[in-house]
Order: sequence, then C-alpha cells, then structure tokens
Amino acid sequence: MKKKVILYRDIPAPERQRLEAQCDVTFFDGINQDNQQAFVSALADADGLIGSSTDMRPELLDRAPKLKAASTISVGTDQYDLNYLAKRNIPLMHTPGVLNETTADTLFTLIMCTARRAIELSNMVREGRWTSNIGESLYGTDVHGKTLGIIGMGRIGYAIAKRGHFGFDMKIQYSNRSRKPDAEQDLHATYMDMETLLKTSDFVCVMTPLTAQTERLIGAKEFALMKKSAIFINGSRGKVIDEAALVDALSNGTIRAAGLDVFEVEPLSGDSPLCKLDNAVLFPHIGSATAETRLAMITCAVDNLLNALNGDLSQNCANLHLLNR
Ligand SMILES: NC(=O)C1=CN([C@@H]2O[C@H](COP(=O)(O)OP(=O)(O)OC[C@H]3O[C@@H](n4cnc5c(N)ncnc54)[C@H](O)[C@@H]3O)[C@@H](O)[C@H]2O)C=CC1
Ligand SMILES: O=C(O)C(=O)CO
Repeated sequence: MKKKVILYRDIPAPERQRLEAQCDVTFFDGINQDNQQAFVSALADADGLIGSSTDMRPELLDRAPKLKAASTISVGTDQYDLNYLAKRNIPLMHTPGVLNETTADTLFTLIMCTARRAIELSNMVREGRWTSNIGESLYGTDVHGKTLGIIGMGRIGYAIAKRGHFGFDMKIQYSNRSRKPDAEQDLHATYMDMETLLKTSDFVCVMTPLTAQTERLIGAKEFALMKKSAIFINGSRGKVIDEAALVDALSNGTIRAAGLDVFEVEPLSGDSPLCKLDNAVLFPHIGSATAETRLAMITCAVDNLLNALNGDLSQNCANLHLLNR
C-alpha cells in the first residue's frame, strides 16, 4: 500500500507527480483558518509531511500518530521541534547546500544596498525628489576594504565571507560555536569571541540558525558594543535579534544602518516602526528566492522525503544525531 503524505504548500507539477508516483498525496495550499480542521483530520493517517512556512508545533503533530518522516523545504529547521520529533523517533529532513550561493548573493545585496543607501536614493529619484546633485548628507559608505564580521560561519556564512574576501577585499572575522579551518585558510578569516567581533566590525552579519541558544542573541547590549558607523545585517531568523532594541539602535544613532531579510513576525506589518526608518533596508525573506534555487530546494525536499520513508537517512537528516537508529 502507498504511504500517505501531506503536501502543505504548492510545488511544481513534475515534483508533485514524483511524490504521487510513490505516495498517496493530500494537498493543502498552505495552512490557514479555513483549512486547519481538514489538515488536522488528514494528520490522523499521515506517514509523511512535506512543505514549509507553517509552524509544526508538537500539539499539532500529536494529531499525527503514524508519522514516520517530515521534510521541510528549507535549510532552517526552526518550524519543527527537533527534540519532540526525536522522542518520537521521527526524522526531520531539510535542504542544506543547494541555497548557499543564492542566499549569500541576497545577503551581499543587503550589504551593498544598506551601505550605499540604494533603496532610499532610488525612492528619491522615483518620487521626483532628485532636484540637484546629492550632498554629503546622502553619501553612502564604502564596502570594499572594510571589516566584515560573520556571526555563524556555517555554509551560508562562508559563502558571504567568500564574496567579501575575493570580491571586495574585505577583512573577514567571525565568531562561531567552533573554529572553521577552511575559512581561516581560504579567506584568511580571524576567529574571535562575539564581543570583540561586535566592537571591531564595520559590517556585522548574523547567519546562525534559530535555536534556544541563539534566540535574542543580539539585543540592546550587543548593539551598544558595535561601532557607531556599523551596519548590521540579519539573514538568519528574526527571533535571533531583539527587534525593538534594533529599532532603538537605528533611531538613536547607536549604529548607522541595518539590512534585514527576516523578522520576528513574518510577513512584517506595514505598521512596524522599522518601515519608518530610512536607515533600514527591508527584504521580504527572499534569501533563497530565485526560480532556480527554489526548484532545487523542492527537488531536494521531495527526494529527502521519499528516501526517509524508505528508511534512507544518509543525506540531509537534521536530527539524525538525536534519533534512536
Ligand atoms: N534568509 C533566508 O532566506 C535564509 C535563511 N537561512 C537561515 O540561515 C541559517 C544558517 O544556514 P546554514 O549556513 O546552512 O547553516 P549551518 O548549520 O551551515 O551554519 C550555521 C552556523 O551557525 C553556528 N552556530 C550555531 N549556534 C551558534 C551560536 N549560538 N553562536 C555562534 N554560532 C552558532 C554553527 O556552528 C554553524 O557554523 C538557517 O538555519 C536559516 O535559519 C537559511 C537560508 C535562507
Ligand atoms: O531555507 C531556509 O531556511 C529559508 O529561510 C528559506 O530559504
């Protein structure tokens, strides 16, 4: 008998057909108030789950007693509780690697746009406010030759640092749970504690996962340690920073500017104080959002689920170390 799988976001037809060839698929085009009840009912028989952008909290997954594997179309695993899944011996599959370069491109776009005030000045042109050559008060700041501090030198952190080192002649420094010999050798990156990094970087870029240890890693105290001229970039998850403290730091001139791809609550409300700040560049969580990379993530996630349901966890299992196998 075919395994029962819930697909909880839309994916291209060929990928859906690959799932349907092996599984009995129930499709939800995102989970919302209207279909929540039907989703909960479908959980009762589900062997597998695949999708993204929905919090799969334990109370919900308690309704899926037969669940054997989950596959998130993301590298971040924070929408699932890894320990809860491990207690039930359920693997969580994710999509590391395929999005590194695209996400690093996005993060570098944030660095460039923020330093050169690109969005603010583009809006000035569009709105007919470009009436004379811009003066000193609207000048940007250089990126090349500056110091780039990466907090969370993993796959994506490395790809950002690579751009800084080879493309922009930047000095790379990083803090991380462990030393990264490849970054030190290839990019001449210097390992340091987070406090020193915050005090000495021109650009501070956060690229850790969201975990119990990284939640609110950067708050008022950390912004106060940064240079007044520092530019803060967050591409990890919104909850890794204290957003209210960031608004204060940007409003009071504690730091120069910020570029953000992720927010405490997404989508960010247009009423957020961040939207009123010219020195904040705000992207709608588009780190991996190119056609090529999103397709690669979906293909990887479909492969991951099919492999996991067949008992093969050799690739891309996020909680393998916690499972009883
Ligand atoms: N904005 C976007 O669209 C995207 C955001 N992401 C986010 O980026 C995160 C990182 O992705 P990868 O680079 O693939 O993961 P990774 O696991 O390769 O790298 C994360 C790094 O953070 C370090 N780290 C973890 N906890 C830390 C702590 N408390 N202090 C210092 N360092 C710590 C780890 O040691 C690791 O080197 C994802 O978990 C996701 O949340 C990922 C892709 C796209
Ligand atoms: O993969 C992730 O974790 C994202 O945030 C979206 O690409």
